Amino acid sequence: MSEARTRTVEIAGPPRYDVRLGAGAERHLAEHARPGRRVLLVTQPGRNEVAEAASEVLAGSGARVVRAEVPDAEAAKTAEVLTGLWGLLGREGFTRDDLVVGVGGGATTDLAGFVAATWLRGVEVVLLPTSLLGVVDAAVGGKTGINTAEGKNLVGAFHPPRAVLCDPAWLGSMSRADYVSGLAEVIKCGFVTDPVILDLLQAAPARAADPAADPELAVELVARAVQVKADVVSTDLREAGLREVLNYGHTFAHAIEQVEDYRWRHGDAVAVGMVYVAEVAHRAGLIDTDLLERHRAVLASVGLPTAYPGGAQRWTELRAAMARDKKSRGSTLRLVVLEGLARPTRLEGPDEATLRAAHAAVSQAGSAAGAVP
Ligand SMILES: NC(=O)c1ccc[n+]([C@@H]2O[C@H](COP(=O)([O-])OP(=O)(O)OC[C@H]3O[C@@H](n4cnc5c(N)ncnc54)[C@H](O)[C@@H]3O)[C@@H](O)[C@H]2O)c1
Ligand SMILES: O=C(O)C(=O)C[C@@H](O)[C@H](O)[C@H](O)COP(=O)(O)O
Ligand SMILES: [Zn+2]
Repeated sequence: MSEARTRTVEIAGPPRYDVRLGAGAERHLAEHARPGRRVLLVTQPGRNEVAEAASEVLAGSGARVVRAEVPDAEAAKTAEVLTGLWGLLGREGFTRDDLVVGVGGGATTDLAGFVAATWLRGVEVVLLPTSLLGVVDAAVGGKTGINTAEGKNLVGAFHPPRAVLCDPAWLGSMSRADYVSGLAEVIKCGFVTDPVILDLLQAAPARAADPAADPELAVELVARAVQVKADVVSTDLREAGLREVLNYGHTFAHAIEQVEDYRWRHGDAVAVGMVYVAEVAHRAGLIDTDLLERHRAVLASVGLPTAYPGGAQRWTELRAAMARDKKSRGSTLRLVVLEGLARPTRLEGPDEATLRAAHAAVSQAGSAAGAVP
C-alpha cells in the first residue's frame, strides 16, 4: 500500500485519540489488549474476515475475546439488542478494566459505542469501521446510541473511542449503493467546512463513487472528511454549539428514515435532507440559486438521491418527526443552514410556509433512489 493510502488523523480532544487508516490497521488492537483482559467484539453479519483478523490480534496479546454478532444495519440499534449485550457482559463478568470492540458499519459501531458507554457507566471502546460512512463519520467523535419507535438516535451518550482503526481495503467489498450512501456525509463536510472535497468529487465523480477505480482519491476524501470531524469534535464534543454543523441535512434526513421505517440508507436520506435545507435557506434569502443547485449537482453526480416524493399527508408525518430533532428547543425547530459555501449558521423557528414549500420542492425535482433494495 502506498503512502497515499496510509494516514493518521489525530482527534486532539479531549479525549485525544487517533483515526488510523492503512493496511493491517487492526494490528493496532494489540495496543489495547493485555493478558486476561476481556474483550466484547460486537460485529454484524458478513464482517467475518475483519472480525476474525481482529480476534486474532486480541487473542495473540492474551485477551479473552467474547464475540457477539448483532443484526445488520438499523435492526442492531434497538433496546432489545442492547439488552442482549448487557446480559452477555454480565454473564461473562466484564469489569471496568475490560474493553468493547465494534467491527462493522455505522449502525454496529453506534451500538457498540453505546453498550460501552452504559456498561458499569462506561468502559473503553475501540472501533473498526468497515463502511465508508462508518470511517468518515459514525466511528469518529463519540456519538453513540440506538433508535426508538419515536425516532432516530433518541437514546444515546457521548462516549469517544480510544482509537478508530480502518484498512481502506475493507471498503472494497461494499455494495456500490452503500458506498455512495457514505459519500453523502463526505459531501456534507464539503458544504459545511471543506469545499475542496466538492471540487475533488465534481472533477471525478465516477472515480469518487468507486474506491477500486481510484484508491488514492478514496483515501484523500476519507482523510479530509475525518479531519473536518476531528476539528469540530475537538472543539465541541457535546454539541453545545459548533458540533451542530455536522448535523447539516439531518433534521429532514432523520424524519425520512423514521417515516420510511429505516428502509432508506442513512446517507441517502442525508443527501435529500441537504437539498431540503438548501431549499429552505434559499427561500430565506441566505443562499443563491447557484449554491442551491450545486447541492443537486454534486449529489446527483455520484448517484445520490435529491428528492423524496410525497404529498401533503407525507408532510404531516415528516413535520412531526422533525419536531423531535435534538436541535429543537421547546417547540422551536432549529435548522443548520448555510449562508454561503462553508458558512454554516442556524435558522431558528423558520416559518411553516417556507418549510412546506421546501418540502414541495424536494417532492418534485430530482431523482429519488433512497430505498434499500
Ligand atoms: N455516531 C455518529 O456520529 C454517526 C454518524 C453518522 C452516521 N451514524 C449512524 O451510522 C449508521 C449508518 O452507517 P452505515 O451506512 O455504515 O451503516 P450500516 O452498519 O447499516 O452499514 C450499511 C450496510 O453496509 C454493510 N457493510 C458494512 N461494511 C461492509 C463491508 N466492508 N462490505 C460489505 N458490506 C458492508 C452493512 O452490512 C450494511 O448492510 C446510521 O445508523 C447512522 O445513524 C452515526
Ligand atoms: O457527529 C455529529 O455530531 C453528527 O451529527 C454526525 C451525523 O452525521 C450523524 O448522523 C449523527 O449520528 C447524528 O446525530 P444526532 O444527534 O442528530 O442523532
Ligand atoms: Zn449522519
